[in-house]
Amino acid sequence: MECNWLIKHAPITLPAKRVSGICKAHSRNEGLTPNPDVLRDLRQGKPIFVLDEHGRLLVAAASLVTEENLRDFANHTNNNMFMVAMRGQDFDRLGIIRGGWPYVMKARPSSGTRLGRMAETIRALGTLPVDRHLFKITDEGQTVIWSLSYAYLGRSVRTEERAQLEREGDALIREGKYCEALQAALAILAMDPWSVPAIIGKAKSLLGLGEYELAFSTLSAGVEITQSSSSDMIELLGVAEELKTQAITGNYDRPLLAYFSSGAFMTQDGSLGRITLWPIPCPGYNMLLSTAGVPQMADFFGDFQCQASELHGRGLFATKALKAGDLIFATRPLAMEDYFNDLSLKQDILNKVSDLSRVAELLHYLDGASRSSAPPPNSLLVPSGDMEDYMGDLSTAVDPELESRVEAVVRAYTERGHPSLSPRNVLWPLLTLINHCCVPTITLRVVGFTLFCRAARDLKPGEELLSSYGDGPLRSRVSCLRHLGNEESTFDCQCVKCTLEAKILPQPQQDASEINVREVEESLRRSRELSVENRQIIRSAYGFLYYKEGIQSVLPDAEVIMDAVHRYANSKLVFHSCLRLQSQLLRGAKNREAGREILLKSCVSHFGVSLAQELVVRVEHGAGAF
Ligand SMILES: C[S@@+](CC[C@H](N)C(=O)[O-])C[C@H]1O[C@@H](n2cnc3c(N)ncnc32)[C@H](O)[C@@H]1O
Repeated sequence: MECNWLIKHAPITLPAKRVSGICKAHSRNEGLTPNPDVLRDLRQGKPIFVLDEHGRLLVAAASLVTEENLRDFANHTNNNMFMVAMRGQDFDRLGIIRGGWPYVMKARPSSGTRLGRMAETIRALGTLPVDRHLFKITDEGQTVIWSLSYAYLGRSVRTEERAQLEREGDALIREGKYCEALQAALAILAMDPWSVPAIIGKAKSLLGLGEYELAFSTLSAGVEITQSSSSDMIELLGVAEELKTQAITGNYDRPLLAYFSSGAFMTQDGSLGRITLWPIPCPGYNMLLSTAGVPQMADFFGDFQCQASELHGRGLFATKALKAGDLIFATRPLAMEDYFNDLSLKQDILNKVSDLSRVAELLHYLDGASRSSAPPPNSLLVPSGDMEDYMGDLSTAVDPELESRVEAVVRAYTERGHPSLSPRNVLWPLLTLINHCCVPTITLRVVGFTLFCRAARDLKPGEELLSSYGDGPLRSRVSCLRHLGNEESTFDCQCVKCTLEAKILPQPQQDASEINVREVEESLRRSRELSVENRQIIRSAYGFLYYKEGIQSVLPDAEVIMDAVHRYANSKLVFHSCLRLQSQLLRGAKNREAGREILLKSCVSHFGVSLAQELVVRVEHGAGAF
């Protein structure tokens, strides 16, 4: 019969006979096979402790423990644990121990033996704090201090309390209260560090908090120390590994491909595909968020920073040269309205603020009312990796000052936000730092709940990340900017597109619906001095008209128009309205190569290179639709 030596990586078979005179085979576990490794460790004078699966000490090869090691051990462990280990009868309460627990330490204080002296020393040290270190014998036979984060040392397992905490933890994770869920998981682990549900709960909470690395190491250690074949834990380990990789590399090809394969890409009305869509109850706003079917995706923060902008207040800027389609960041919402559970955006923010001190700090910087020009420190934009940050402020009460700041953020977001970019009931903090330009430098897309920001074209280091708050011709853009909220946030855009359009189109105030493609082309013909690029910039504003009126009838070539739309109006709406046309064009293109190139460029700036290639192939072969 094998005895699992829990502090080793692999199970080790213990000898059934007495070892070095201090360990005795338990009567119920007669006949164990001697294991040369263990004997060697013992004979070489290594201190050896065997733990049961609850972290309790079962065996100490005490005659081999030096005084120094003992003090160290005593400093890092707890008196009770040691005494429990010495009381054979207590083991009966411990329940099943993986593979058996054949050795019980025999020691009588004051017996004069080395073991007796050890027991006395421990007693003399009094009650020691429970801590996190135990000796471990490595595979090479060396003694090291093993750090057990939340080892249970000698306390009884409170089954009822644990079960209650497990239920609470599950509910908190479902509600997205990861900080509190983490607390619940840690409380269970303090009782029983080998609790598989608690390890899973802790890992899920950490994943929710964006601490992918920590979640991964929690699960890897969990799988190892529990030697559990729990499929949930192993599956979650795979997820954590993938999220950790995403957060480091920014490669989302796998989940994005799954998203397209699910049919979500074909749908705008929620009726197609197998994705459940969450309609945003906001008039005139048609953004749909997926609530199911989209694999979990990590936050990623690439080469950008927040700094003062010449356009207004703070903005986000590239810190390195970027290629079109490079991912700049991917971010999940800080808070969102739960339409189905009657939870407002403000309440969700407040729920999170009350237990997540860093969020409160971040909100302070996002406070729309103060519009401070001081950029938030970058550390606030990315998870710090330091658990203390999350555990810092656990007060549940929300102070009135904080509440009013939250109020200001919600107002800034819902009233002065830019609905063409963001739904009014989801808060992606980074989005609130992006300034406007009618010729955007980035693309923004939401998949699942994750907002992806990519370079719309090649960017130089230091270029500002700009998105277009409004689409269409000058008039509709101006009106969009005038209706951002209160007067304070209204501004006139001075970009090249606005300037050119105001100059060459005879009636820039004219309603967009009254203009047709021929008039735009006519104006362009009249303005002989315009460069090719400037013509394209103007056309890009009317992309939807070219689309609506049937681009084939228009000169110059449809491909040229689509290229203009792609390069100078790279917004989500334009993307959607034009891609279908581009795919039609591709099939019937005069110049198929050029058509493919334009479609590819459009897709690259929204989805990155490898996924865009895949999408274009699908479109060309009729296997995908926009
Ligand atoms: C989402 S915030 C952008 C971040 C803002 N600069 C800050 O410091 O908080 C949107 C507000 O920034 C200002 N803004 C954005 N783009 C601008 C531009 N091109 N020119 C002037 N003001 C702009 C407007 O007041 C707008 O309501």
